[in-house]
Formats: sequence, structure tokens, C-alpha cells
Amino acid sequence: MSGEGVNDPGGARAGGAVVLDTVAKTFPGTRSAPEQRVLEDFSLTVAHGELVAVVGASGTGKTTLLHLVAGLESPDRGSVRAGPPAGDGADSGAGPGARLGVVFQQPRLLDWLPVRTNVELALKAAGSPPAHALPALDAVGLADYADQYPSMLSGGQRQRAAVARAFAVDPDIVLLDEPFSALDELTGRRLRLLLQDLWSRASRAGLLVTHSPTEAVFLADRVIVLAGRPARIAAEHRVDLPRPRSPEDPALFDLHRRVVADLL
Ligand SMILES: Nc1ncnc2c1ncn2[C@@H]1O[C@H](COP(=O)(O)OP(=O)(O)OP(=O)(O)O)[C@@H](O)[C@H]1O
Repeated sequence: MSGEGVNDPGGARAGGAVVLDTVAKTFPGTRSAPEQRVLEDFSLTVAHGELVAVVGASGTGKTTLLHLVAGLESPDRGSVRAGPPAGDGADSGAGPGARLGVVFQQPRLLDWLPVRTNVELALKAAGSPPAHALPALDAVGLADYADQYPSMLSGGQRQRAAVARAFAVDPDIVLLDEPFSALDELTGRRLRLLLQDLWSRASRAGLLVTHSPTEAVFLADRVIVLAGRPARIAAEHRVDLPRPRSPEDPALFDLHRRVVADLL
């Protein structure tokens, strides 16, 4: 499915795991940079159990969107709600009701602590048992590396550890900001397959910011294309393919072509 003007205030009011309702966000100008009117009257709903990929040209506001949901930025107007299925959400960003797992482009591990301790810290912060660290590392193939320091791991292994840290807390909402873009193509492909496997184990909501249309169509249930300033949803594609998906599925190539056409 593809269409214009699919910002959806009606859907936002109807509820969801992540609901941005008529959000405005402007970064004030400085002496060296003009004001950035990134979002205006922007609405988006991510349903429970849905993974939405956000693609778009550099600077359109994809990361800003993620930061608003994470509560790292506040909207100037409108509301951002992120909550667990029971609906115990917060008004701005992910509140105490929502368990959040975040994977950034860089693993952001604490280099002076073993991998296991890195995961344990995230668990403690979420009020979850630290004993969940080892199973989480096992799920990403790093059980044998639990007592190693991040500097002893490869880039792909470090990003696996970051994925383990995000999923260890059994998150209601997963936020992924270009999670595999710093990796070589084959390692990225392996991690996308791993993420698909982790995603299939429990029902969560997710937002994936990516520059890769391949990654977007492979992982997501819906791909939205952001464009313009302030950003609007210029197109939207539903990926109605059952999981597990194969990266070689010809249906993905067809969707990929359509997303690329929207980006050009
Ligand atoms: N903290 C900030 N202060 C000032 N301006 C900001 C801030 N964060 C983002 N911006 C500006 O807001 C706009 C959107 O930035 P954002 O990082 O959300 O875009 P993006 O789509 O994620 O870009 P990219 O694909 O390059 O990562 C950019 O013009 C950026 O310079």
C-alpha cells in the first residue's frame, strides 16, 4: 500500500503502543545555525505488535522522532505516548509504564565492564533480575563471551551485545536507530536475521530508523517514508509477508524497489 498524506490523527486517538498526536518540534536557531522546524502537526500510531520502519533523506527528522518516543526530547505541541498493551502509558515519551529497549548505531557499551555486567546494569535499571543477562547473551550467540570486555569483541559482536542489552529487559517497545549501518554487509545481514528471530519470540512494538530500504522491508510490518521540512509522511508501504522472511524473497525486492522510488 502506498499513499500521500497518511498522517493519521484519527488513528492516533484510537490508541496504540506508540502514539504521536499532532506533534510539533522546532529546534531554536543559534548564531551559527537557523531554526529547524522539524515536525508540525505530525501524527503516527504504532500498533501493539507492529514494527514500523522510518526511512527518509538525511535531516528529515527520523532520529528526532525516535528521541521524542524515548522521552529524550519533548514536543513543543501535541502529545507523545508510549505504553504497554494494558494502556498504562505516559503523556510524553516512554513513561514508567513502558519498558523500552534501545539500539543505537554504535553499541555504546561501557568498555571497562564485561559484557555480562553491561547487560546486568540495564536489567537493574529496568527493575529486572540481573540473572536474565546470560540468557539474553545466549539468545544472540554471545554466551561464551559474557565475561569478555567489549574491546575484546568484534564490531558485530559488540552490536550483538547491544541487541542483547535491549531485549534482556523484555521491552514493550524497541527503538532502533540505524542499528546495523556501521557494520559490513554480511555482518549486517546476520544481525538482521538475528533481530527477526528475537522479534518473533514475543509481541512488542518497534520503531526502526534506517537508511537501508532493504533493511526496512525485510524487518518491518510497515515502512513510512518521511520527506520535507517540516516532515510529513510522504508514502507508506505495508509489508504483509509472514515471518520468518528470507532476505532472498522476490516479494521483498518488489517492495524495496517501490520504497527506493519514493526516496528518489
Ligand atoms: N539537538 C538539536 N539541536 C538543534 N538541531 C537539531 C537537534 N537535533 C536535530 N536537529 C536538527 O533537526 C533536523 C532533523 O535531525 P534528525 O537527526 O532528526 O534527522 P535524521 O532524519 O535522523 O537525519 P540523518 O538521517 O542524517 O541521521 C536536522 O536539521 C538537525 O540538524
